[in-house]
Amino acid sequence: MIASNQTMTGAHLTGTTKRAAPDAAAIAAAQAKAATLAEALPWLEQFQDALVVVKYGGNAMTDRSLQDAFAQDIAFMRFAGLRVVVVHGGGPQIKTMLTRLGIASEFKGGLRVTTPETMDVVRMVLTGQVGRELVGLLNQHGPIAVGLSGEDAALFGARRRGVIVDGIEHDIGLVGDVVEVNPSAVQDILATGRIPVVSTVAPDLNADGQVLNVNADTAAAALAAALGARKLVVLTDVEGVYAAWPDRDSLLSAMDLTAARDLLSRVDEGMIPKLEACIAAVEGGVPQAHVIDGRQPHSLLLEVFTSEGIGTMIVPDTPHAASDELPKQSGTQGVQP
Ligand SMILES: Nc1ncnc2c1ncn2[C@@H]1O[C@H](COP(=O)(O)OP(=O)(O)O)[C@@H](O)[C@H]1O
Ligand SMILES: CC(=O)N[C@@H](CCC(=O)OP(=O)(O)O)C(=O)O
Repeated sequence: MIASNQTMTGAHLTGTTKRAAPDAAAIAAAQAKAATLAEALPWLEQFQDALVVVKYGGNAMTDRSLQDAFAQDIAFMRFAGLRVVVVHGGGPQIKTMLTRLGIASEFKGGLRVTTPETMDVVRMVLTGQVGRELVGLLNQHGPIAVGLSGEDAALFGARRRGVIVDGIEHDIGLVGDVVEVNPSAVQDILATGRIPVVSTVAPDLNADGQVLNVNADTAAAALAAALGARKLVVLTDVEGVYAAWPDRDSLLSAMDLTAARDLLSRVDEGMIPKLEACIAAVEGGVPQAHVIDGRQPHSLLLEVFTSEGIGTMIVPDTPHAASDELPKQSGTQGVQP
C-alpha cells in the first residue's frame, strides 16, 4: 500500500516507495505542524472525558465552509475523548423562513417578539430544519450525532418572560426562560458515546401543550449548569466581548463574574443574551464560559487545544484577583483555557 503523500518511482522497486529529500522549508513546516500537535497534549490530558457544551448559532452557522470546519472540530473533540453537547440556534434561518412566508418579526432586548404564528415557524425551522442539517453534517464523521429538542423527554421546562428596555417592561409574546432542566435524555445519548444536538424550543410549564421560544444562548447555559459541564463555549460573529464596543482596542481576554455583571448594562442587543448566558453558567457552577469568534475556521479547536486560547473567558470571582486586575488587551490572545 502506498501512502497518499508518497510517490512510487522506478518500476523495478516493486514493494518500496521513495520521496524527494525534504528541503529546509519543508522541514520547518513539518516541525511547526508537529509543534502544534504536541502543544495540544496537555489539553488533551486535561479535557479527557470532560463535558463541554457548545452553543452554535447566529451568523457563524450560515457559511458552508465554516459549517464543515465546525463539524470537524466537534468530531475531533469527540474522538479526542471529550463529551460534547451541541446546543444550536438558528436566528438567520428563522428570519429567512419568516421573510419567505411574509411574516414580520422584530427583536426587543436581543430577543425575538414571538406571536403564535411566529412560534410555529421557530419550532419548524429549529427542530425540523437546522437541527436535522447539523446532525447530518456531524454524521459525515460517523454515526455520532443524535438530535433532540427541549420538548423531548421534557428536557427543558420554561416560563414566559418579558424584557426591560430603557426602563420599560415589554411583553414579547411566546418567549421563555428555561427554569427546569431534566438532562437524562442528553445523558443517555452521551453514555452511548454520541453527541446530543439540542434545539431550544421548550414546553411552557404554565400552559399544557404550549411551547415557548427560548434564546439558544440562555438555554445552553441552563443545560451546561444542569450537566455540571467543564466549559460552555458560545460561538458568535465577533472576536469576543469588548469592554467598550465598538472600540476595537477594548477586546477582553478574560473577566470575572463581577466584571461581567457590571458590563452587562453596557453591551448592546445581540451580546446581551450571550453575556447573560455566560454569567448564568458560571453562577450555576460551570468553571469557564467562553465567547469565541465563529467566523474563524476551527476557532473551537483553538479555544480548547491551544495554550493561547481565543475570544473572551468568563470565570468565577476569586478572592485574589479583583476584576480590574484581570487582563484587558486588544487582539485575541487569551489567558490559558
Ligand atoms: N460589548 C460587545 N462586545 C462584542 N459585541 C457586541 C458588544 N455589544 C454589542 N455587540 C454586538 O453583538 C453582536 C453579536 O450578537 P449577534 O449578532 O446577535 O450574534 P450571533 O449572530 O452570533 O447570535 C456583535 O456582532 C456586535 O455587533
Ligand atoms: C427568543 C429568541 O430570540 N429566540 C431565538 C431562537 C434562536 C436563536 O437563539 O438563534 P441564534 O443563536 O442563531 O441567535 C430566535 O427566535 O431567533
